[in-house]
Amino acid sequence: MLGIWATSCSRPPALIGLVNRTTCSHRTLVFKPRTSFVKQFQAHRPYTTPPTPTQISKSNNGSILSRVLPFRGGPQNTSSLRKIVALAKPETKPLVAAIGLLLASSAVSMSVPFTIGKLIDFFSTNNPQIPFGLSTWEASALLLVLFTAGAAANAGRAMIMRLAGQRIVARLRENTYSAALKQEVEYVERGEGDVLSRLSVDTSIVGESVTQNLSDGLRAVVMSSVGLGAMFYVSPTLTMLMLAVVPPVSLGAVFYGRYLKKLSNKTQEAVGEMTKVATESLSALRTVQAFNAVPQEQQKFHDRIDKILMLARKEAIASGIFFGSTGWSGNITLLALLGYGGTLVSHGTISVGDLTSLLLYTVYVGSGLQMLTSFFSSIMRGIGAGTRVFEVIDRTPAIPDDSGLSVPPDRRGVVRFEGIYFEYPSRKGVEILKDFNLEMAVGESIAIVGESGGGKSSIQSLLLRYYDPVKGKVTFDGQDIREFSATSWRSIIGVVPQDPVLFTGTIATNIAFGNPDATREQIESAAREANCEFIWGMPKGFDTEIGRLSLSGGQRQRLAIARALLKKPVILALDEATSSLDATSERRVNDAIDKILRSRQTTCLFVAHRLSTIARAERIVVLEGGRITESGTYRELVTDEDSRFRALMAAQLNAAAGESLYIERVPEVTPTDN
Ligand SMILES: Nc1ncnc2c1ncn2[C@@H]1O[C@H](COP(=O)(O)OP(=O)(O)OP(=O)(O)O)[C@@H](O)[C@H]1O
Repeated sequence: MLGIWATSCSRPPALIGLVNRTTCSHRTLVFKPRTSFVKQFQAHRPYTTPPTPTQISKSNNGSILSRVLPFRGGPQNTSSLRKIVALAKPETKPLVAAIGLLLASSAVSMSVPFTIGKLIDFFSTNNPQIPFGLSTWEASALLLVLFTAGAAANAGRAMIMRLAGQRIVARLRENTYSAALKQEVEYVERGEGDVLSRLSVDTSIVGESVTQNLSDGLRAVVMSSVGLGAMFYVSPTLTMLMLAVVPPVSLGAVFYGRYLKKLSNKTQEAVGEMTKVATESLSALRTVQAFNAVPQEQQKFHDRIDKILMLARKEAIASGIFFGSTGWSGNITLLALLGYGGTLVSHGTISVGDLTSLLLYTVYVGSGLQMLTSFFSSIMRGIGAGTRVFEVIDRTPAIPDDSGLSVPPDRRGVVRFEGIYFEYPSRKGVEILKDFNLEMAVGESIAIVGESGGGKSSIQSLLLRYYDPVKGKVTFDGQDIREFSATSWRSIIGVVPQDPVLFTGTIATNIAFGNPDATREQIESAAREANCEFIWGMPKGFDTEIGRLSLSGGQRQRLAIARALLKKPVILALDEATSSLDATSERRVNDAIDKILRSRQTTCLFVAHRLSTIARAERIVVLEGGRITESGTYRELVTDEDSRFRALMAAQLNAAAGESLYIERVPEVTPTDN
């Protein structure tokens, strides 16, 4: 009998028309008929800390069994399911309405076999009797009305479910996105594409599993149980004969289900990998094209696609075998039913109409069970996807952004790096900073110099709390900055990154990024301060639409300075602000920096290579071996023949002979000279 659902996919159109919705999607089929749905979730997994799907596939520790077992409950599955169900809560009313419509449409479709059986008996008897004394036309009209109502109920159910599903997906996406934005940068940067795939693909799967599949599942339960009841009513003997095929097919379905769950988790991970590769290449398309790396990137993408295809192939083979065998057993069962049923008809035990009804109900029950298997497999898929989505939503960021004290906006104070030891979480054991100490007085400007890769930008990352030190602390006015909420702490810092990022929007919205309440006056004043005179030359001025890269490097940096200044920051962190500029742009950027320094309102921490920038700072510190080895004014360090600073600068000048120009020019513009 179970095979009939496979048969049902190729059944004649007339028969398909009798079933409201044919579900021939073999891809997701799985069936666990002997274990109730609830029990499966309540059963406990043998391990205490359940791994995520990613961990399951990557772990070498978990037994093969624990990796393959798809659906044995377990805290993680159970809690994922609970969360998925909780997501549907705001949709209770539409879902209840949809279930009502579902029951109505199922009742109509379940009456079809019975009606057909009666019609056959009616037409094959000598003295046809229609119940309630109806004429043939009246009976036909009644059936037409009934079928139309059933179809309308089914259409209503489908619409309501789809809309509810979309609303759930929308909520889930918003929650995932908000949670992702609050994570520490390391988490998102390392798995950027993966987060995107969770945001798009996994959320859809979860949404589907709570609405569409729930609806199909309920329909399946109604179809199978009512169908079976009707079959028992028509002929208990034939029904028992049909049920004989259930145990072997169920066993196959259990193994198939487990295998499918494993494949499904792997496929979702592979899709995540594919998204990651595509995101990385597409966001760096200029570099990809400049290095003629298109074929290389295509190959990378192809490898990921290959992996997905390989998994799909395995799934196709498994489903082919499963559906082939269940289809075969279904057909054999039908034959047996026909053979044995035929003898019962010839002995007059049942009528031809009863046998027809019974066969049709068999098809219904088969379809119902097929939908049930799809339902279980989709729920498992939903749980897998849900686990990945909730992993982001429920993740506590290593650096929470909203818990902690607020920094009063006008508070100024000394910034101290005290005994800092730091290593990147992704590169444990590689110490970037070792006993790093630095004190920055209020309004002081400090330039950090040192060899490339020495850890200069890492100091700024610690200041901005993208990371926390492994040992030691950064304090502001004597207070550990970890006591402040990250949001509040970052609100007093202005940042000019090495490669400023613009967002799609106008120049004004870009300057006011993170500061949406800024007035046009404030925006213009910040732009003026940052020497962004180019904006006034643009046809639409501050309302000019820009994209990610639609300004020159120098313009972007000055715009970034304006953005930072608009915050009226207490601390300003500039990273290689003039590293990629020509002499004219560099002078404009440096002029902007001078204005900030002259105000002595802001404590500035520069990371710089160029002498013209470095020399503007009141103090220069040399970073070597993860700690400060020298500190002094530009004049002090440059005049000390043995200073490391001199050696570093000399090496740089040798590397770029033209830079000597700056050495001569620099002293004229140092703050002490102004
Ligand atoms: N996100 C990261 N994860 C792991 N290692 C990192 C990360 N960022 C930087 N590093 C490593 O930390 C070290 C210090 O990097 P950092 O960017 O702080 O150096 P830097 O002095 O600013 O270099 P440059 O002058 O070339 O910009 C380098 O060895 C770098 O490879």
